[in-house]
Amino acid sequence: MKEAILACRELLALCWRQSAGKLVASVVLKLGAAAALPLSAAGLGALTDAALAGDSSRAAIAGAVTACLVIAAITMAHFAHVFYFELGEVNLLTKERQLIELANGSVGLNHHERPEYADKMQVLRQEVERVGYASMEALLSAASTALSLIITGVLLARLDLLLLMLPLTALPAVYLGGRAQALQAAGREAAAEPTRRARHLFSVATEAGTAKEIRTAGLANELTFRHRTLFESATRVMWAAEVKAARLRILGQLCFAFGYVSAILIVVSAAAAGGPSVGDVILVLSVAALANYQVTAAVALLQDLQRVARVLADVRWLEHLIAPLPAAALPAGERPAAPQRINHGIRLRDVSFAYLQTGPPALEGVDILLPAGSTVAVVGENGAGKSTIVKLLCRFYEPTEGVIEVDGTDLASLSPPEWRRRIAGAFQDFVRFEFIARESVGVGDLPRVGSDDAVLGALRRARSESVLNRLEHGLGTQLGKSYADGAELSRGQWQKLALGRAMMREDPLLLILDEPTADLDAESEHLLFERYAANARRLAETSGTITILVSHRFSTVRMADLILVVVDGRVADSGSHEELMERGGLYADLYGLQQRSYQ
Ligand SMILES: Nc1ncnc2c1ncn2[C@@H]1O[C@H](COP(=O)(O)OP(=O)(O)OP(=O)(O)O)[C@@H](O)[C@H]1O
Repeated sequence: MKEAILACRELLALCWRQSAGKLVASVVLKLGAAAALPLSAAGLGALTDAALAGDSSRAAIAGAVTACLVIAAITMAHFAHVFYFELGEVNLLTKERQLIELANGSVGLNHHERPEYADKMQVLRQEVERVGYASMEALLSAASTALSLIITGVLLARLDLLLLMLPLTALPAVYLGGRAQALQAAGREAAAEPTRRARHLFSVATEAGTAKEIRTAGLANELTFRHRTLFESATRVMWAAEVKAARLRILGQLCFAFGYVSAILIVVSAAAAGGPSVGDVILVLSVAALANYQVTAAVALLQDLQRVARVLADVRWLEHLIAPLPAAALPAGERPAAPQRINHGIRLRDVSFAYLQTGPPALEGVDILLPAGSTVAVVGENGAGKSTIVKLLCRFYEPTEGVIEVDGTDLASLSPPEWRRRIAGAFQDFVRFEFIARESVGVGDLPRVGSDDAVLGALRRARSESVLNRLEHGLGTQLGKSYADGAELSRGQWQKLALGRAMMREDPLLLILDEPTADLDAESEHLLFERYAANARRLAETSGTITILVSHRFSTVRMADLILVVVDGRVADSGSHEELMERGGLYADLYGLQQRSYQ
């Protein structure tokens, strides 16, 4: 209940900020409609008494007033809808924007590792729509139902104070309805994990990109089985919660039904004893039926409000979870800006890192200098820790131990957004932005997103111009399946656009190439890196740019100035290709192995 009240306050404050006028108009119209309905029952009673007394003019007035009240009850609610519909949509937009900001606005990515974050996000993705139009409907209907109940109470109390008990018999229904709602919410949360996993399997099993592997491995039945098992386990949890909730609701409604029958018996027996008039009996019959509707509506509305309240509470929970890294808390003016150029290099001093505090370390005691202007290749087996080094350099995570210094300045003390503005990167798991081709590349450097020259230059540096030949309207072609006329690209073509995006920033301090060419053949990758290397040499002179290349292809890796050999989270060896070959360690073994396999 407290949560629902807090939610109402938050919704009203949101709407007030958007448009106080629309909020006031919605409230006035909705309350007007709510008052008109029970008053029309009183009008009906008066009309009956006047007609039975043969007073035609009083009957005519009562009839006209009743008709006006009924028309007002029907129409005012519709007009209110026009005003609050828009308020609700903007509320939804505000909350969705807040969720996007929460998912992406934090300095680091730590929250993505936490299962409770994934569970809350899963629930929020399904439930956030409740903050839209439905929340306004619930909020205003709750207010109007409350007013309607009060008027009903006054009309009943006029006849017999005992009749006031009628709305009170609704209280168990309201209370039990709230309990039922909490049970359902707990059920949804408990079912979130299997639901999320089932959805993942569903998308894996239905996406075009996965079809080949699923067929060759004969996985269709296995995926269907696993999907069904997960879904059934989620449904079992939900079903148990639904059954318990339904029992509570039925109990509540039975309490009210008892009150309703009692109220009618009281009035009819009093009328039989010469008490209330026939009009009064009609009034009670109408408002008692209305009270039944009002109570049912109130229970449903309270449930709706509680669901909205839960969404808002979950958003607040996320806000607390995604606490910024310490440096982000410093006022902008007190943070050292990212340097204009790197003169000496980036030093990792005894850096260790674990994704989860209790988990095994992904990096341990990494101590290495990445010299200014150099191209550094990082090699190692799957899971060795190569991408983790990259993530720490980008400040997606903070080292658990040790420090990363840029020309002697602790990276943690630099402004993260400013540091990121000086990074350009292409990653193995690149994004397919379904924008116009120009923008899909141009967003790599937002200030120049619309510049054809900048985009074409970036595509040239990424050796990706050929993608344009396949696009009907060149840079102006809409990309992606979300649009009826959108051009769909192959994975490799999407990857080339992502490479172009990485090349948009012309003077980064750090150029990250984390297996961005996994879908290209070895020769294409080699040619591409020759072009990168030329670009890197130019950047090295102007900005001292350090290029970090993660790759499993030794023919490319050998071009780097410095090669780091990562084994189980440690830098086991480092040096140039020639030095490492001469030492004859793991690198030489792996290089020899790959050379032989290509012969
Ligand atoms: N987001 C994450 N949460 C928890 N553990 C992670 C996460 N990402 C990576 N790890 C773990 O950290 C270790 C290092 O992973 P990393 O991605 O750095 O390896 P990699 O050398 O880049 O591997 P690959 O060549 O397969 O890309 C692995 O044991 C991996 O399981």
